[in-house]
Amino acid sequence: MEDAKKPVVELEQTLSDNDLLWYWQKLWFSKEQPLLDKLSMSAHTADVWRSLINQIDFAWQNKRISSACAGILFRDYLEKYTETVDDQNDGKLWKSSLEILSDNKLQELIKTLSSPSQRPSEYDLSQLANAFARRQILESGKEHFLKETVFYSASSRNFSESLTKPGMNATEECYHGASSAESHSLETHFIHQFKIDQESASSQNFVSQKNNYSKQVDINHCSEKALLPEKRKTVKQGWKQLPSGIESTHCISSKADSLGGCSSGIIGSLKQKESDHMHVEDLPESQEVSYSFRTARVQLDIDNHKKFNTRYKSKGYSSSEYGVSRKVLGSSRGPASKFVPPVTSKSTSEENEKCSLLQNLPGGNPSSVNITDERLKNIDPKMIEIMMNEIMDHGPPVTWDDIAGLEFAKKTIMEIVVWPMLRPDIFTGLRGPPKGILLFGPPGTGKTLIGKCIASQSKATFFSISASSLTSKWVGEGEKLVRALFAVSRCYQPSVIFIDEIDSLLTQRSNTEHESSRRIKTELLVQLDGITTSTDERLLIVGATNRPQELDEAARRRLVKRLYIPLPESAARCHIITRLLSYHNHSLSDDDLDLICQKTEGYSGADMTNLCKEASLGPIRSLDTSQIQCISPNQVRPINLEDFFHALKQVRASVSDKDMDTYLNWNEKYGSGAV
Ligand SMILES: Nc1ncnc2c1ncn2[C@@H]1O[C@H](COP(=O)(O)OP(=O)(O)OP(=O)(O)O)[C@@H](O)[C@H]1O
Ligand SMILES: [Mg+2]
Repeated sequence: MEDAKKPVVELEQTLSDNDLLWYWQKLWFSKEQPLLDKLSMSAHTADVWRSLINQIDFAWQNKRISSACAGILFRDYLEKYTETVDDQNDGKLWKSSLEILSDNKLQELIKTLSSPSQRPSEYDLSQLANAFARRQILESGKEHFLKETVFYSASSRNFSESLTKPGMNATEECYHGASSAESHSLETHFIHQFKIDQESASSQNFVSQKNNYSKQVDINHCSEKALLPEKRKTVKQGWKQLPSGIESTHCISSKADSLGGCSSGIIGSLKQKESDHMHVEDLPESQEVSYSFRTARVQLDIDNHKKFNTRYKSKGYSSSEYGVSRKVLGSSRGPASKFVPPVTSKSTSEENEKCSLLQNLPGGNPSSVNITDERLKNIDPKMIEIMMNEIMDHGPPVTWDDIAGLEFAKKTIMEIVVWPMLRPDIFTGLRGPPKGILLFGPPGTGKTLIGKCIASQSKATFFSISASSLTSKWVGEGEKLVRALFAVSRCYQPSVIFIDEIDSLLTQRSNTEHESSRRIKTELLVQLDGITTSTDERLLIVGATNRPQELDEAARRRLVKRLYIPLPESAARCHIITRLLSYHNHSLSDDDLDLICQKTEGYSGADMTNLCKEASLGPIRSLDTSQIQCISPNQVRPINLEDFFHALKQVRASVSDKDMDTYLNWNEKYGSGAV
């Protein structure tokens, strides 16, 4: 294995940024312009540019080209892309093929690709180039990338040169032009890596079969067995034995490469089968149906599904984040919604550190964010790490049904948080959701519970930070943490930042306040301003407080939607009792429940929970010690009304009438909507 790996690694080391810069420029300036001119529709041309930008992005993100090199290339090609997008000669708005390439269409194109008689059209190629390039970027892992890049880098120069020689099999030239060692490695890879299972091909599936490639260049020394269980060795036909396969693949590789920088895209996508393969190792046996071709979207869904089954359930990625939402001319016209221009400064170990921090994000998928994001460039990696630990992961998911009463607040939050996250395309312009919400009300009424519910239900990335942790745990570094919090949440859009006890951070300014808390406050206000003024960013701040009157007025203004979370009404109190008692044996009738609800006027949700806890201990208290030791749980008598009467003496309402008046007054003055 060492020997087989050596030449490839050596080859990789000889590649400099200049080589790659040369490659990109040569390939694109000298060869593709004439071809682009032939493309009839600006949509196709734009797709080609977009594909190239994706390729550059990929190379840059994976440190194959320096930031400076990427900067030049991005600038040039973004200009071209923008020009094309702005060119309305077609006389109508067009949709990018990225949005319109359905799974069926993709399958169709793949079928065309494997058919000797049909040649894909330029349009097909531009679509494929995009689909594959995007897929490659979205799905590539580090390990996959190394293989990919070594292969791509080795082959690309020969490949591009071979395009100038008419009639030459560019694919073969690409391999045979390499030194014999690399040629051997690459050729073996080529022959073995992806073979088309004839049966599957007839059902329009690509099948990734045994590949020696992983044996040769796999940096992690994955055992072949791990990659390829015996049972997967189905009847297969080698690539070389499929002339039509070679031909059509050559055709699409060379053409699409010309059109969309797709040689790595296509090959990458094929190689992706291998990486799919590895993904699927994690799935239960029953789900190992992954040999069939998967679109990036399907893969994304699977990844999301897997993520939701991990402990960080609150971390979700909206599909819209990946450009699934429809884009039209004139709106967001970046080649990908997450595209960020490169940093032209140093690409240093500090950056690597940040990357690794992000990659270590529990439940996170580092490939789904720009891990070398410009927005993180000034953020202390230590702060990013601390901030990561603040990501909410408290207990089981909370549903809207778990929150008793509060119908108005729930409805408003659905409108502001959940729906816009699910359908950002509808909630635009005037319908754009507010960027800041304040939940205020007496203690124990469910404000934090609502935060948890938003975390579970909104499918946004959820960051939760308690103001006290900013002010006490990280004395003197609070404002750095605030910056880190906002920077990272920007990278993980759509995101919700929940700040509990926000009053302690944003109290009214005074001369006596401590310097560090003043700095935190200023930073937070600046960040809130940034969010409220930006129309593109999908960030939401949810603050919770039981002392709204102490909030700084600048903060109050920024938290535009201020929702009063009142004490639960009788029906809500009843809901809380029945929900909690449903886990226990009890003998309460509806009348008993009504009676308890009457007697608990003024109790908060937390008081009700405490009351039920206290009452549930009644049956246990009626036992003596010897009974407690030997009694089985189902022999414990049911909780009854009497237990509640006892509990009512122990648990009193915690909110005073005076406090209630303060809340009601504040709500009247600054609150949003009726209670
Ligand atoms: N509306 C509600 N429905 C169901 N349970 C509730 C409700 N309100 C409060 N509770 C119960 O009370 C507990 C405390 O609620 P929560 O922490 O959300 O209150 P809070 O409003 O954040 O209080 P504080 O202002 O003191 O932070 C919850 O864990 C839950 O068990
Ligand atoms: Mg709370």
